[in-house]
Amino acid sequence: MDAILIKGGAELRGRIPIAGAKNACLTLMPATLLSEEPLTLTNAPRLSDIKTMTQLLQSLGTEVTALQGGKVLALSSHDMTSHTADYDIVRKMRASILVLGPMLARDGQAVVSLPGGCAIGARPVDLHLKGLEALGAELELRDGYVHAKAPGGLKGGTVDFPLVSVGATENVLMAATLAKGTTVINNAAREPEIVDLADCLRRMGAQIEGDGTSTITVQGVDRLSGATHPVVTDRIELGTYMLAPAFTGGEVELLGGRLDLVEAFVEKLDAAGIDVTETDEGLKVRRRGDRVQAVDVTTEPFPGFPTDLQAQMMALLCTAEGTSRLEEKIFENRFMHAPELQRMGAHIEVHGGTAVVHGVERLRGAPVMATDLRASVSLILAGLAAEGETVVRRVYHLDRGYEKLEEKLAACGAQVERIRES
Ligand SMILES: CC(=O)N[C@H]1[C@@H](OP(=O)(O)OP(=O)(O)OC[C@H]2O[C@@H](n3ccc(=O)[nH]c3=O)[C@H](O)[C@@H]2O)O[C@H](CO)[C@@H](O)[C@@H]1O
Ligand SMILES: C=C(OP(=O)(O)O)C(=O)O
Repeated sequence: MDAILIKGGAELRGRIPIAGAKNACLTLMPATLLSEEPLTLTNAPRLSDIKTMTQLLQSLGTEVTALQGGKVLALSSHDMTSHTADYDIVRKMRASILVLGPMLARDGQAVVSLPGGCAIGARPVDLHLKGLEALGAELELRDGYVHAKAPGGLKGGTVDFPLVSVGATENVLMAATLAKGTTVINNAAREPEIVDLADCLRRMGAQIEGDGTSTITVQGVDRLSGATHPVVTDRIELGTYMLAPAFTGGEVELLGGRLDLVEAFVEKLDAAGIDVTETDEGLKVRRRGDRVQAVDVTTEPFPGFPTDLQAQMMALLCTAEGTSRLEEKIFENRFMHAPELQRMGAHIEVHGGTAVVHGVERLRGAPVMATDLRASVSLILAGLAAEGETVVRRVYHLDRGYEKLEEKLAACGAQVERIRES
């Protein structure tokens, strides 16, 4: 099995290109199901999650052609041969639930396996289902599958989400584009990936207003056409690499980085003693002093501090001067990186959804392993600053969300390589 070996201590200097967003691409791909005409996505990231979504769409009859080494995805859902998203694919990736709304809107039928819980929390899909019911879908849960029907087609309605959900907002937004009449989504998610999806749907002919705010209004249309759409920059990959020089010293430029994608994160970096400046090609980051300062962080829906950067920020704060408090408000079990960081010499106390991190002067390399995507990258970042060697195992988590991570870091001087262990 692959592992990542890091020899800590090297200062980082150089430029890192940021890819298209995994979480945007995973919702843009199912949007192809809304139209019989081709959808082309440019700036797609090369990741295992994208391969999983490709397999899922292919199992429904979508033709998917990867061009330019996978940077461009040409999708055609002209002929759908199945309306069943099978457990064997859905269990690999929760975002599979995003085919439900589009299939239902297009053909009035869909059978989708329930995704089940995962390492970071239970992650139910009740809000997806309630949202689609508000558009007239008839749903039945049987044998671990959602059996959905809308015999006369979906009808516009008002959806009041009791809490902010990115995925539920995406599912309902896609479904509403082909529903009869007007849909209003209240307490909608405001993430840049939602705005990117709405932009793509508008290119396909959808009538959508208010994306990026808490109220999205959709006027249903009879059909959507084909389109070409560039996937928005990955703000989580961006934030992850912005942290690298904060761990090691040096200066790194993130090509394609945009401040508006990471404002709340940059505020915390500033408080921790990290400078971020805009350049012609992106963002440049460097640490002001020898050590970062402790800061308190609470994760929130966008525009708040993203939960998908919490693990990486915790790893940084392990070496800060002072004590930091991190509150995880989105997922109930997203501190699995804490015990692994402790194996590297970190001093962390976890009480429910709060972690108290007492900064230490230096981490020490160790064999570690992680149970989810962002936890694994937090251990790699920690390894960059640690004394000695760190081996991060279960790299398949990492490959879900970071393309060419070793190459990107090594190009800036990091000593990091992929190794094969028996
Ligand atoms: C593929 C993708 O885009 N994944 C992102 C998406 O996940 P995802 O869309 O799954 O996350 P949600 O925004 O839906 O989850 C937010 C919270 O709502 C809860 N919830 C959600 C749906 C539901 O029907 N019922 C319910 O209770 C969840 O358990 C969680 O506690 O947004 C998360 C929050 O920014 C990110 O961490 C993920 O990286
Ligand atoms: C939690 C994440 O992804 P997913 O929702 O696909 O599990 C993530 O990208 O950090």
